[in-house]
Amino acid sequence: MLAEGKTIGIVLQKSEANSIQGLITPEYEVSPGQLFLIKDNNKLSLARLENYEYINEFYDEKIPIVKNILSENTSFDLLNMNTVIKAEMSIIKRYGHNSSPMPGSLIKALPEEKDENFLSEFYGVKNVSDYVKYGRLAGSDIPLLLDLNSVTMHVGIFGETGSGKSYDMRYLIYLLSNLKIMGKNTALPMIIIDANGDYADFATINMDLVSGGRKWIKKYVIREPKSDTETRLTIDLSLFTPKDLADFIISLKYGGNEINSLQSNLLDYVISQHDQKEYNNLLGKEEGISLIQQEISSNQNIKELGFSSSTARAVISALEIFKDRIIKRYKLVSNSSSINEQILDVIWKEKGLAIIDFSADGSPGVDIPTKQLIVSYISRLLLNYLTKAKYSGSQRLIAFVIEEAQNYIPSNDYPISANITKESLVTLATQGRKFGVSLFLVSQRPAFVDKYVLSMLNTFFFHRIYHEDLKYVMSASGGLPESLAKGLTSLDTGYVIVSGLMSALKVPALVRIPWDPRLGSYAGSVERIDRVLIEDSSK
Ligand SMILES: Nc1ncnc2c1ncn2[C@@H]1O[C@H](COP(=O)(O)OP(=O)(O)OP(=O)(O)O)[C@@H](O)[C@H]1O
Repeated sequence: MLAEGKTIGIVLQKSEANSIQGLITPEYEVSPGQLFLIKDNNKLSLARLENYEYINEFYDEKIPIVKNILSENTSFDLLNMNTVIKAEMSIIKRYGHNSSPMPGSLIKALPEEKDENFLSEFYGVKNVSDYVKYGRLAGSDIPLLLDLNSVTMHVGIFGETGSGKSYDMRYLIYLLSNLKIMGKNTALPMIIIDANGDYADFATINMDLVSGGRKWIKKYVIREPKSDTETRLTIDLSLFTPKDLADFIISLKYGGNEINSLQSNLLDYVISQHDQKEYNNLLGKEEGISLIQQEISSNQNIKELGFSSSTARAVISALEIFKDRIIKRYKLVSNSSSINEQILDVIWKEKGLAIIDFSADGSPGVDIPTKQLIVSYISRLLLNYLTKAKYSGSQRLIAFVIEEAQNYIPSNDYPISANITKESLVTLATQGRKFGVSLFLVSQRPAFVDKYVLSMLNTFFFHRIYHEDLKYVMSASGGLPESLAKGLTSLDTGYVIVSGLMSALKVPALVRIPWDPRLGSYAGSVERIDRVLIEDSSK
Protein backbone atom coordinates (compact mmCIF):
# COMPACT_ATOMS: atom_id res chain seq x y z
CA MET A 1 0.00 0.00 0.00
CA LEU A 2 1.27 3.44 -1.00
CA ALA A 3 2.51 5.55 1.91
CA GLU A 4 0.51 8.67 2.72
CA GLY A 5 1.34 11.95 4.38
CA LYS A 6 -0.54 13.92 7.02
CA THR A 7 -4.31 14.31 6.79
CA ILE A 8 -4.93 17.96 5.96
CA GLY A 9 -8.51 18.09 4.75
CA ILE A 10 -11.69 16.37 3.79
CA VAL A 11 -13.65 15.85 0.58
CA LEU A 12 -17.11 17.47 0.69
CA GLN A 13 -18.46 16.93 -2.74
CA LYS A 14 -17.76 15.12 -5.96
CA SER A 15 -18.97 16.60 -9.21
CA GLU A 16 -17.94 15.51 -12.68
CA ALA A 17 -15.97 12.30 -13.04
CA ASN A 18 -12.60 13.73 -12.00
CA SER A 19 -13.47 16.83 -10.05
CA ILE A 20 -13.92 17.07 -6.30
CA GLN A 21 -14.32 19.86 -3.76
CA GLY A 22 -13.03 19.82 -0.24
CA LEU A 23 -11.84 21.79 2.74
CA ILE A 24 -8.18 22.01 3.75
CA THR A 25 -6.75 23.31 7.01
CA PRO A 26 -5.36 26.88 6.67
CA GLU A 27 -2.15 25.81 8.45
CA TYR A 28 -1.13 23.95 5.33
CA GLU A 29 0.44 26.08 2.61
CA VAL A 30 -1.05 25.32 -0.79
CA SER A 31 -0.46 26.49 -4.34
CA PRO A 32 -2.34 25.78 -7.56
CA GLY A 33 -1.04 22.71 -9.34
CA GLN A 34 0.10 21.07 -6.08
CA LEU A 35 -0.57 17.35 -5.72
CA PHE A 36 -2.39 15.54 -2.89
CA LEU A 37 -3.43 12.00 -2.14
CA ILE A 38 -7.12 11.34 -1.54
CA LYS A 39 -8.04 8.38 0.63
CA ASP A 40 -11.49 6.87 0.26
CA ASN A 41 -11.43 3.99 2.79
CA ASN A 42 -8.62 1.97 1.27
CA LYS A 43 -8.72 3.46 -2.18
CA LEU A 44 -6.05 6.02 -2.97
CA SER A 45 -6.14 8.60 -5.76
CA LEU A 46 -3.78 11.37 -6.73
CA ALA A 47 -5.37 14.81 -7.08
CA ARG A 48 -4.16 18.18 -8.34
CA LEU A 49 -5.30 21.40 -6.69
CA GLU A 50 -6.96 23.45 -9.43
CA ASN A 51 -8.33 26.37 -7.48
CA TYR A 52 -8.62 27.47 -3.90
CA GLU A 53 -9.85 30.30 -1.72
CA TYR A 54 -9.62 31.08 1.98
CA ILE A 55 -13.11 31.32 3.40
CA ASN A 56 -14.39 32.21 6.82
CA GLU A 57 -17.58 31.15 8.43
CA PHE A 58 -18.33 34.77 9.34
CA TYR A 59 -18.18 35.78 5.76
CA ASP A 60 -21.31 35.88 3.76
CA GLU A 61 -21.73 38.27 0.88
CA LYS A 62 -25.38 38.84 1.76
CA ILE A 63 -24.94 39.52 5.47
CA PRO A 64 -22.33 42.22 6.09
CA ILE A 65 -21.48 40.84 9.52
CA VAL A 66 -17.74 41.23 8.87
CA LYS A 67 -18.07 45.00 8.52
CA ASN A 68 -19.54 45.33 12.00
CA ILE A 69 -16.91 43.33 13.80
CA LEU A 70 -13.79 44.69 12.11
CA SER A 71 -13.56 47.63 14.52
CA GLU A 72 -12.87 45.19 17.37
CA ASN A 73 -9.22 44.21 17.97
CA THR A 74 -10.14 40.65 18.62
CA SER A 75 -11.92 40.35 15.30
CA PHE A 76 -8.76 39.21 13.52
CA ASP A 77 -8.23 36.31 15.91
CA LEU A 78 -11.83 35.41 15.50
CA LEU A 79 -11.61 35.46 11.74
CA ASN A 80 -8.45 33.39 11.79
CA MET A 81 -9.97 30.77 14.00
CA ASN A 82 -12.68 29.91 11.60
CA THR A 83 -10.88 30.15 8.30
CA VAL A 84 -10.52 27.15 6.01
CA ILE A 85 -9.26 26.61 2.50
CA LYS A 86 -11.99 25.72 0.05
CA ALA A 87 -10.32 23.62 -2.60
CA GLU A 88 -11.28 22.47 -6.06
CA MET A 89 -9.28 19.49 -7.16
CA SER A 90 -9.15 17.01 -10.00
CA ILE A 91 -8.22 13.38 -9.83
CA ILE A 92 -5.25 12.68 -12.11
CA LYS A 93 -4.43 9.09 -11.15
CA ARG A 94 -6.13 6.19 -9.41
CA TYR A 95 -4.20 3.45 -7.64
CA GLY A 96 -5.71 0.06 -8.46
CA HIS A 97 -9.36 1.12 -8.68
CA ASN A 98 -11.70 3.02 -10.97
CA SER A 99 -13.92 4.97 -8.65
CA SER A 100 -13.98 8.64 -7.64
CA PRO A 101 -13.56 9.49 -3.96
CA MET A 102 -16.81 9.94 -2.05
CA PRO A 103 -17.58 12.87 0.26
CA GLY A 104 -15.91 12.22 3.57
CA SER A 105 -12.71 10.93 1.96
CA LEU A 106 -9.51 12.31 3.47
CA ILE A 107 -7.21 14.77 1.73
CA LYS A 108 -3.62 13.87 2.53
CA ALA A 109 -0.33 15.65 1.90
CA LEU A 110 2.19 13.73 -0.18
CA PRO A 111 4.33 11.65 2.18
CA GLU A 112 7.96 12.46 2.94
CA GLU A 113 8.86 8.98 1.84
CA LYS A 114 10.78 8.80 -1.42
CA ASP A 115 12.45 5.40 -1.52
CA GLU A 116 12.48 3.27 -4.68
CA ASN A 117 9.46 1.16 -3.69
CA PHE A 118 7.38 4.20 -2.96
CA LEU A 119 8.37 5.89 -6.25
CA SER A 120 7.67 2.72 -8.19
CA GLU A 121 4.13 2.53 -6.74
CA PHE A 122 3.50 6.25 -6.84
CA TYR A 123 4.35 6.56 -10.54
CA GLY A 124 3.26 3.06 -11.50
CA VAL A 125 6.65 2.21 -13.04
CA LYS A 126 8.62 -1.01 -12.73
CA ASN A 127 12.23 0.04 -12.48
CA VAL A 128 12.78 3.40 -10.85
CA SER A 129 16.51 3.19 -11.63
CA ASP A 130 15.68 3.47 -15.35
CA TYR A 131 14.42 7.00 -14.70
CA VAL A 132 16.13 10.31 -13.98
CA LYS A 133 15.08 11.89 -10.69
CA TYR A 134 14.39 15.54 -11.43
CA GLY A 135 13.54 18.28 -8.90
CA ARG A 136 10.74 17.86 -6.36
CA LEU A 137 7.00 17.87 -6.94
CA ALA A 138 5.81 21.23 -5.56
CA GLY A 139 4.99 21.09 -1.85
CA SER A 140 6.74 17.74 -1.39
CA ASP A 141 10.08 15.98 -1.37
CA ILE A 142 9.14 13.54 -4.10
CA PRO A 143 11.26 13.76 -7.25
CA LEU A 144 9.63 13.80 -10.66
CA LEU A 145 10.79 10.80 -12.67
CA LEU A 146 11.88 11.51 -16.23
CA ASP A 147 11.92 8.75 -18.81
CA LEU A 148 15.06 8.83 -20.95
CA ASN A 149 13.38 6.72 -23.61
CA SER A 150 11.35 9.71 -24.75
CA VAL A 151 14.31 12.06 -25.07
CA THR A 152 14.47 11.65 -28.85
CA MET A 153 10.96 13.05 -29.07
CA HIS A 154 12.65 16.40 -28.38
CA VAL A 155 12.48 18.84 -25.51
CA GLY A 156 11.57 22.54 -25.17
CA ILE A 157 12.72 24.74 -22.29
CA PHE A 158 11.00 28.09 -22.26
CA GLY A 159 10.83 31.06 -19.93
CA GLU A 160 11.32 34.80 -19.83
CA THR A 161 14.66 36.31 -18.89
CA GLY A 162 15.62 35.52 -15.29
CA SER A 163 12.99 32.80 -14.93
CA GLY A 164 15.60 30.10 -14.27
CA LYS A 165 16.01 28.42 -17.69
CA SER A 166 19.80 28.36 -17.73
CA TYR A 167 19.98 27.03 -14.19
CA ASP A 168 17.41 24.38 -15.13
CA MET A 169 19.42 23.45 -18.24
CA ARG A 170 22.56 23.23 -16.11
CA TYR A 171 20.71 21.01 -13.67
CA LEU A 172 19.47 18.82 -16.53
CA ILE A 173 22.98 18.60 -18.01
CA TYR A 174 24.26 17.67 -14.56
CA LEU A 175 21.64 14.91 -14.21
CA LEU A 176 22.18 13.66 -17.77
CA SER A 177 25.96 13.62 -17.20
CA ASN A 178 25.79 11.42 -14.12
CA LEU A 179 23.43 8.63 -15.12
CA LYS A 180 23.54 5.23 -13.54
CA ILE A 181 21.79 2.61 -15.63
CA MET A 182 21.82 -1.01 -14.49
CA GLY A 183 24.67 -0.15 -12.14
CA LYS A 184 26.78 1.37 -14.91
CA ASN A 185 27.87 5.01 -14.97
CA THR A 186 27.01 6.69 -18.22
CA ALA A 187 25.86 10.00 -19.72
CA LEU A 188 23.85 11.38 -22.60
CA PRO A 189 26.30 12.51 -25.32
CA MET A 190 25.66 16.21 -25.89
CA ILE A 191 26.55 19.15 -28.08
CA ILE A 192 25.52 22.52 -26.64
CA ILE A 193 25.12 25.81 -28.44
CA ASP A 194 25.95 27.99 -25.46
CA ALA A 195 24.65 31.49 -26.25
CA ASN A 196 26.00 33.27 -23.17
CA GLY A 197 28.79 31.10 -21.78
CA ASP A 198 26.41 29.65 -19.18
CA TYR A 199 27.95 26.17 -19.51
CA ALA A 200 31.59 27.07 -20.21
CA ASP A 201 32.66 26.21 -16.64
CA PHE A 202 31.66 22.57 -17.25
CA ALA A 203 34.78 22.33 -19.43
CA THR A 204 37.03 23.96 -16.81
CA ILE A 205 36.55 24.60 -13.09
CA ASN A 206 33.33 22.63 -12.71
CA MET A 207 34.23 19.70 -14.93
CA ASP A 208 33.76 17.27 -12.05
CA LEU A 209 30.05 18.16 -11.95
CA VAL A 210 29.52 16.64 -15.38
CA SER A 211 32.13 13.91 -15.58
CA GLY A 212 30.37 11.10 -13.68
CA GLY A 213 29.52 9.27 -16.88
CA ARG A 214 31.69 11.12 -19.40
CA LYS A 215 35.26 10.66 -20.56
CA TRP A 216 35.45 13.55 -23.01
CA ILE A 217 34.53 17.21 -22.42
CA LYS A 218 35.58 20.05 -24.69
CA LYS A 219 34.80 23.71 -25.20
CA TYR A 220 35.01 25.25 -28.67
CA VAL A 221 35.70 28.94 -29.25
CA ILE A 222 36.00 31.22 -32.29
CA ARG A 223 39.27 32.98 -31.43
CA GLU A 224 42.78 31.98 -30.39
CA PRO A 225 42.41 29.39 -27.59
CA LYS A 226 43.68 30.77 -24.27
CA SER A 227 44.36 27.41 -22.63
CA ASP A 228 44.36 23.73 -23.44
CA THR A 229 40.74 23.47 -22.25
CA GLU A 230 39.73 25.39 -25.38
CA THR A 231 39.70 24.30 -29.01
CA ARG A 232 39.33 26.59 -31.98
CA LEU A 233 36.13 25.82 -33.86
CA THR A 234 36.56 25.15 -37.58
CA ILE A 235 34.01 23.80 -40.05
CA ASP A 236 34.02 22.00 -43.40
CA LEU A 237 32.15 23.82 -46.17
CA SER A 238 31.85 20.72 -48.37
CA LEU A 239 28.77 19.75 -46.34
CA PHE A 240 26.84 22.63 -47.87
CA THR A 241 25.25 22.98 -51.30
CA PRO A 242 26.37 25.80 -53.63
CA LYS A 243 22.97 27.45 -53.03
CA ASP A 244 23.42 27.39 -49.23
CA LEU A 245 26.87 28.91 -49.49
CA ALA A 246 25.81 31.51 -52.05
CA ASP A 247 22.86 32.58 -49.89
CA PHE A 248 25.08 32.76 -46.83
CA ILE A 249 27.82 34.82 -48.50
CA ILE A 250 25.33 37.27 -49.99
CA SER A 251 23.30 37.54 -46.78
CA LEU A 252 26.45 38.33 -44.78
CA LYS A 253 26.78 41.52 -46.80
CA TYR A 254 23.27 42.58 -45.84
CA GLY A 255 23.63 41.71 -42.16
CA GLY A 256 21.81 38.41 -42.56
CA ASN A 257 18.34 39.79 -43.10
CA GLU A 258 18.14 39.95 -46.83
CA ILE A 259 19.24 37.92 -49.77
CA ASN A 260 19.52 39.50 -53.18
CA SER A 261 18.42 36.56 -55.30
CA LEU A 262 20.15 37.71 -58.49
CA GLN A 263 23.48 37.95 -56.70
CA SER A 264 22.88 34.66 -54.95
CA ASN A 265 21.99 32.91 -58.22
CA LEU A 266 25.16 34.18 -59.85
CA LEU A 267 27.35 32.98 -56.99
CA ASP A 268 25.47 29.66 -56.86
CA TYR A 269 26.25 29.19 -60.57
CA VAL A 270 29.96 29.96 -60.10
CA ILE A 271 30.36 27.69 -57.06
CA SER A 272 28.50 24.86 -58.82
CA GLN A 273 31.18 24.82 -61.52
CA HIS A 274 33.54 23.38 -58.90
CA ASP A 275 33.73 20.02 -57.22
CA GLN A 276 32.16 20.01 -53.73
CA LYS A 277 35.42 18.64 -52.27
CA GLU A 278 37.11 21.85 -53.39
CA TYR A 279 34.89 24.20 -51.38
CA ASN A 280 37.26 24.49 -48.43
CA ASN A 281 40.19 25.45 -50.66
CA LEU A 282 38.06 27.68 -52.76
CA LEU A 283 36.02 29.49 -50.13
CA GLY A 284 38.14 28.80 -47.08
CA LYS A 285 41.35 30.41 -48.32
CA GLU A 286 42.19 33.91 -49.48
CA GLU A 287 43.69 32.59 -52.77
CA GLY A 288 40.53 30.59 -53.44
CA ILE A 289 38.35 33.65 -52.98
CA SER A 290 40.57 35.66 -55.39
CA LEU A 291 40.18 32.84 -57.90
CA ILE A 292 36.40 32.93 -57.70
CA GLN A 293 36.38 36.72 -57.92
CA GLN A 294 38.48 36.47 -61.08
CA GLU A 295 36.13 33.84 -62.50
CA ILE A 296 33.21 36.18 -61.97
CA SER A 297 34.87 39.23 -63.49
CA SER A 298 36.27 37.45 -66.56
CA ASN A 299 33.63 34.82 -67.31
CA GLN A 300 31.79 35.48 -70.57
CA ASN A 301 29.11 32.90 -69.69
CA ILE A 302 27.94 35.07 -66.84
CA LYS A 303 26.93 37.84 -69.22
CA GLU A 304 25.35 35.32 -71.56
CA LEU A 305 23.33 33.95 -68.65
CA GLY A 306 21.85 37.41 -68.20
CA PHE A 307 23.71 38.65 -65.11
CA SER A 308 24.67 42.30 -65.33
CA SER A 309 28.13 43.60 -64.52
CA SER A 310 26.73 45.46 -61.48
CA THR A 311 25.43 42.13 -60.10
CA ALA A 312 28.89 40.65 -60.71
CA ARG A 313 30.52 43.58 -58.88
CA ALA A 314 28.14 43.18 -55.93
CA VAL A 315 29.00 39.46 -55.66
CA ILE A 316 32.71 40.24 -55.78
CA SER A 317 32.30 42.70 -52.92
CA ALA A 318 30.20 40.17 -50.92
CA LEU A 319 33.06 37.67 -51.35
CA GLU A 320 35.44 40.31 -50.02
CA ILE A 321 33.31 40.71 -46.86
CA PHE A 322 33.13 36.92 -46.48
CA LYS A 323 36.92 36.70 -46.83
CA ASP A 324 37.59 39.43 -44.26
CA ARG A 325 35.21 38.02 -41.72
CA ILE A 326 35.00 34.25 -42.07
CA ILE A 327 38.51 33.51 -43.32
CA LYS A 328 40.76 36.23 -41.94
CA ARG A 329 39.01 37.16 -38.68
CA TYR A 330 37.24 33.97 -37.57
CA LYS A 331 39.55 31.48 -39.41
CA LEU A 332 36.46 29.30 -39.51
CA VAL A 333 37.04 27.04 -42.49
CA SER A 334 39.36 24.06 -42.59
CA ASN A 335 39.69 20.83 -44.54
CA SER A 336 40.36 19.10 -41.25
CA SER A 337 37.57 20.78 -39.30
CA SER A 338 37.78 20.57 -35.50
CA ILE A 339 34.24 19.19 -35.31
CA ASN A 340 33.82 16.35 -37.78
CA GLU A 341 32.40 12.83 -37.96
CA GLN A 342 35.38 11.36 -36.09
CA ILE A 343 34.75 13.80 -33.24
CA LEU A 344 31.06 12.85 -33.21
CA ASP A 345 32.17 9.24 -32.96
CA VAL A 346 34.32 10.16 -29.95
CA ILE A 347 31.39 12.10 -28.44
CA TRP A 348 29.20 9.03 -28.85
CA LYS A 349 31.76 6.50 -27.59
CA GLU A 350 33.05 8.55 -24.66
CA LYS A 351 29.59 9.96 -23.85
CA GLY A 352 31.14 13.35 -24.47
CA LEU A 353 30.05 16.92 -23.94
CA ALA A 354 30.96 19.54 -26.57
CA ILE A 355 30.24 23.13 -25.60
CA ILE A 356 30.18 25.61 -28.46
CA ASP A 357 30.83 28.87 -26.65
CA PHE A 358 29.01 31.59 -28.57
CA SER A 359 29.36 34.12 -25.74
CA ALA A 360 31.13 37.45 -26.14
CA ASP A 361 34.13 35.84 -24.45
CA GLY A 362 34.22 32.61 -26.48
CA SER A 363 33.24 34.09 -29.84
CA PRO A 364 33.92 37.84 -29.69
CA GLY A 365 32.13 39.83 -32.38
CA VAL A 366 30.71 36.79 -34.19
CA ASP A 367 27.48 37.76 -35.96
CA ILE A 368 24.22 35.78 -36.05
CA PRO A 369 24.52 34.62 -39.71
CA THR A 370 27.90 33.04 -38.89
CA LYS A 371 26.45 31.38 -35.80
CA GLN A 372 23.65 30.07 -38.03
CA LEU A 373 26.22 28.68 -40.47
CA ILE A 374 27.87 26.79 -37.59
CA VAL A 375 24.58 25.46 -36.18
CA SER A 376 23.57 24.37 -39.66
CA TYR A 377 26.95 22.67 -40.12
CA ILE A 378 26.61 20.74 -36.86
CA SER A 379 23.02 19.71 -37.73
CA ARG A 380 24.15 18.32 -41.09
CA LEU A 381 27.12 16.59 -39.53
CA LEU A 382 24.93 15.01 -36.86
CA LEU A 383 22.38 13.74 -39.32
CA ASN A 384 25.07 12.33 -41.67
CA TYR A 385 26.89 10.62 -38.84
CA LEU A 386 23.84 9.13 -37.15
CA THR A 387 22.23 8.07 -40.44
CA LYS A 388 25.39 6.21 -41.50
CA ALA A 389 25.57 4.53 -38.10
CA LYS A 390 21.92 3.51 -38.26
CA TYR A 391 22.25 2.02 -41.75
CA SER A 392 25.31 0.10 -40.68
CA GLY A 393 23.18 -1.43 -37.96
CA SER A 394 24.09 0.53 -34.85
CA GLN A 395 21.75 2.83 -32.96
CA ARG A 396 23.41 5.90 -31.48
CA LEU A 397 22.17 8.92 -29.63
CA ILE A 398 23.43 12.49 -29.38
CA ALA A 399 21.55 15.40 -27.82
CA PHE A 400 21.79 18.81 -29.45
CA VAL A 401 21.02 21.69 -27.09
CA ILE A 402 20.28 24.98 -28.83
CA GLU A 403 19.94 28.11 -26.73
CA GLU A 404 18.21 31.14 -28.19
CA ALA A 405 16.46 28.77 -30.56
CA GLN A 406 14.52 31.67 -32.13
CA ASN A 407 17.76 32.75 -33.86
CA TYR A 408 18.01 29.43 -35.71
CA ILE A 409 14.41 28.40 -36.32
CA PRO A 410 12.48 31.64 -36.19
CA SER A 411 8.73 31.85 -36.69
CA ASN A 412 7.38 34.16 -39.38
CA ASP A 413 6.82 36.82 -36.70
CA TYR A 414 10.50 37.05 -35.83
CA PRO A 415 12.39 39.49 -38.05
CA ILE A 416 15.40 37.35 -38.83
CA SER A 417 16.14 35.13 -41.79
CA ALA A 418 17.54 31.70 -41.10
CA ASN A 419 17.20 29.67 -44.28
CA ILE A 420 20.50 27.92 -43.70
CA THR A 421 19.53 26.53 -40.29
CA LYS A 422 15.79 26.17 -40.61
CA GLU A 423 15.82 23.40 -43.16
CA SER A 424 18.53 21.35 -41.48
CA LEU A 425 16.93 21.69 -38.04
CA VAL A 426 13.50 20.74 -39.36
CA THR A 427 15.12 17.62 -40.86
CA LEU A 428 16.80 16.86 -37.55
CA ALA A 429 13.51 17.31 -35.70
CA THR A 430 11.55 15.07 -38.08
CA GLN A 431 14.22 12.40 -38.61
CA GLY A 432 15.74 12.68 -35.14
CA ARG A 433 13.78 9.95 -33.47
CA LYS A 434 14.67 7.43 -36.14
CA PHE A 435 18.38 8.18 -36.11
CA GLY A 436 18.93 9.15 -32.48
CA VAL A 437 19.02 12.93 -32.27
CA SER A 438 17.48 14.59 -29.30
CA LEU A 439 16.86 18.31 -29.68
CA PHE A 440 16.71 20.54 -26.59
CA LEU A 441 15.45 23.93 -27.70
CA VAL A 442 15.84 26.74 -25.17
CA SER A 443 14.20 30.12 -25.71
CA GLN A 444 12.90 33.18 -23.91
CA ARG A 445 10.22 33.62 -26.55
CA PRO A 446 8.47 30.45 -27.75
CA ALA A 447 6.20 32.72 -29.85
CA PHE A 448 9.25 33.43 -32.02
CA VAL A 449 10.18 29.78 -32.57
CA ASP A 450 8.94 28.12 -35.76
CA LYS A 451 5.48 26.63 -35.13
CA TYR A 452 6.19 23.46 -37.07
CA VAL A 453 9.31 22.64 -35.05
CA LEU A 454 7.50 23.64 -31.85
CA SER A 455 4.82 21.09 -32.71
CA MET A 456 7.48 18.39 -32.89
CA LEU A 457 8.65 18.87 -29.32
CA ASN A 458 7.10 16.38 -26.96
CA THR A 459 8.43 17.30 -23.54
CA PHE A 460 8.31 20.81 -22.10
CA PHE A 461 9.87 22.61 -19.20
CA PHE A 462 7.91 25.83 -18.81
CA HIS A 463 9.33 28.52 -16.59
CA ARG A 464 7.63 31.88 -16.04
CA ILE A 465 6.70 33.12 -19.50
CA TYR A 466 5.65 36.42 -21.02
CA HIS A 467 1.93 36.91 -21.38
CA GLU A 468 2.28 37.12 -25.18
CA ASP A 469 3.74 33.60 -25.24
CA LEU A 470 0.90 31.95 -23.35
CA LYS A 471 -1.09 30.99 -26.41
CA TYR A 472 1.96 29.44 -28.14
CA VAL A 473 2.84 27.50 -25.04
CA MET A 474 -0.71 26.25 -24.72
CA SER A 475 -0.95 25.11 -28.31
CA ALA A 476 2.54 23.56 -28.42
CA SER A 477 2.00 21.56 -25.24
CA GLY A 478 -1.46 20.41 -26.26
CA GLY A 479 -2.94 22.46 -23.41
CA LEU A 480 -2.22 22.79 -19.72
CA PRO A 481 -4.83 22.53 -16.97
CA GLU A 482 -6.24 25.92 -16.07
CA SER A 483 -4.70 25.85 -12.60
CA LEU A 484 -1.20 25.64 -14.09
CA ALA A 485 -1.81 27.83 -17.13
CA LYS A 486 -3.02 30.80 -15.10
CA GLY A 487 0.08 30.72 -12.91
CA LEU A 488 2.49 30.43 -15.81
CA THR A 489 3.08 34.16 -16.24
CA SER A 490 3.83 34.63 -12.55
CA LEU A 491 5.74 31.44 -11.62
CA ASP A 492 8.50 32.01 -9.09
CA THR A 493 12.06 31.51 -10.30
CA GLY A 494 13.03 27.96 -9.38
CA TYR A 495 9.62 26.53 -10.25
CA VAL A 496 8.85 24.85 -13.55
CA ILE A 497 5.90 23.09 -15.11
CA VAL A 498 6.98 19.84 -16.67
CA SER A 499 4.69 18.31 -19.21
CA GLY A 500 4.88 15.69 -21.93
CA LEU A 501 6.29 12.30 -22.75
CA MET A 502 9.37 12.27 -20.53
CA SER A 503 7.37 12.88 -17.36
CA ALA A 504 6.45 9.62 -15.63
CA LEU A 505 3.48 11.43 -14.11
CA LYS A 506 1.91 11.62 -17.60
CA VAL A 507 0.10 14.85 -16.69
CA PRO A 508 1.66 18.32 -16.34
CA ALA A 509 3.25 18.86 -12.94
CA LEU A 510 4.58 21.81 -10.98
CA VAL A 511 8.15 21.08 -9.91
CA ARG A 512 10.62 22.90 -7.67
CA ILE A 513 14.23 22.83 -8.83
CA PRO A 514 16.62 22.52 -5.88
CA TRP A 515 19.31 25.16 -5.62
CA ASP A 516 22.91 23.96 -5.54
CA PRO A 517 25.43 26.80 -5.20
CA ARG A 518 27.99 25.03 -7.39
CA LEU A 519 25.50 24.59 -10.20
CA GLY A 520 24.41 28.17 -9.54
CA SER A 521 27.73 29.88 -10.23
CA TYR A 522 27.92 30.52 -13.94
CA ALA A 523 28.45 33.42 -16.31
CA GLY A 524 24.79 34.25 -16.85
CA SER A 525 23.71 33.99 -13.22
CA VAL A 526 22.76 37.26 -11.61
CA GLU A 527 24.45 38.29 -8.39
CA ARG A 528 22.38 40.28 -5.95
CA ILE A 529 23.12 43.93 -6.67
CA ASP A 530 23.18 44.87 -2.96
CA ARG A 531 25.91 42.27 -2.25
CA VAL A 532 27.96 43.32 -5.27
CA LEU A 533 27.87 46.97 -4.14
CA ILE A 534 29.36 46.21 -0.73
CA GLU A 535 32.12 43.93 -2.04
CA ASP A 536 35.69 45.20 -1.56
CA SER A 537 36.51 46.45 -5.07
CA SER A 538 40.24 46.81 -4.31
CA LYS A 539 40.60 43.01 -4.24
N1 LIG B 1 16.12 26.75 -8.87
C1 LIG B 1 16.48 27.95 -8.44
N2 LIG B 1 16.44 28.25 -7.15
C2 LIG B 1 16.82 29.47 -6.68
N3 LIG B 1 17.24 30.47 -7.48
C3 LIG B 1 17.30 30.25 -8.79
C4 LIG B 1 16.92 28.98 -9.36
N4 LIG B 1 17.09 29.04 -10.68
C5 LIG B 1 17.56 30.28 -10.96
N5 LIG B 1 17.68 31.01 -9.83
C6 LIG B 1 18.13 32.43 -9.72
O1 LIG B 1 17.62 33.17 -10.80
C7 LIG B 1 18.67 33.76 -11.57
C8 LIG B 1 18.32 33.72 -13.04
O2 LIG B 1 18.26 32.37 -13.48
P1 LIG B 1 18.73 31.95 -14.94
O3 LIG B 1 20.08 32.50 -15.25
O4 LIG B 1 18.60 30.48 -15.02
O5 LIG B 1 17.63 32.70 -15.81
P2 LIG B 1 17.35 32.56 -17.37
O6 LIG B 1 15.91 32.24 -17.51
O7 LIG B 1 18.32 31.66 -18.00
O8 LIG B 1 17.61 34.05 -17.83
P3 LIG B 1 18.19 34.54 -19.27
O9 LIG B 1 17.19 34.13 -20.31
O10 LIG B 1 18.27 36.02 -19.08
O11 LIG B 1 19.52 33.88 -19.44
C9 LIG B 1 19.91 32.96 -11.20
O12 LIG B 1 21.08 33.72 -11.24
C10 LIG B 1 19.63 32.52 -9.79
O13 LIG B 1 20.05 33.53 -8.91
